Amino acid sequence: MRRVVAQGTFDLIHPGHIHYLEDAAAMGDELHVIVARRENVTHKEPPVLPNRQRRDVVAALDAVDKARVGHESDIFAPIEDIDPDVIALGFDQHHDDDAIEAELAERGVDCSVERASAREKRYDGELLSTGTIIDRILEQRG
Ligand SMILES: Cc1cc2nc3c(=O)[nH]c(=O)nc-3n(C[C@H](O)[C@H](O)[C@H](O)COP(=O)(O)O)c2cc1C
Ligand SMILES: Nc1ncnc2c1ncn2[C@@H]1O[C@H](COP(=O)(O)OP(=O)(O)OP(=O)(O)O)[C@@H](O)[C@H]1O
Repeated sequence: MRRVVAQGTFDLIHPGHIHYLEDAAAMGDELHVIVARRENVTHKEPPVLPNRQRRDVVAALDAVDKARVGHESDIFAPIEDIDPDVIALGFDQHHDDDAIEAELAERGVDCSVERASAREKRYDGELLSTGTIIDRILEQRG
């Protein structure tokens, strides 16, 4: 049983998220998803939807076996608990692959770090990021 971990904010689900999670699921047999806590999303606008709602929507997706809200302060605590074979980073995630691998080795987790691919637009007007969906809402309803 190869366990894979994917993670992210997953505010307002769109086809880019589905692509990422399907790509990650294809790297193993069981996909676990860690949903970032609102207070830990500091590199962009924090999510609109609450932690538990984002987790519940992700957990309902076909590609996902289990989803959980992440740890408050130690992002490697859920990883130690899940003990995955692969961590699948998103194509545009700012995390440093080498730094993650070093921390995994330090904690004795035998796990590789891979990058998922990007989904490109399939038709005009397709919105493939939460940020662009929110911009569209503000344009049309703001
Ligand atoms: C291996 C790994 C484990 C993570 N675990 C947690 C966690 O337990 N709690 C949390 O709040 N964020 C966690 N994160 C961080 C969030 O997923 C991070 O904010 C993420 O990059 C969300 O940004 P994005 O949606 O823009 O990709 C983890 C990230 C990585 C790479
Ligand atoms: N178009 C896409 N193709 C492939 N993966 C994607 C795409 N959009 C998002 N992802 C992946 O989904 C995961 C969660 O992303 P996140 O929730 O930050 O979504 P986002 O829509 O990119 O958000 P924002 O617009 O706020 O940056 C990340 O790993 C990210 O790489």
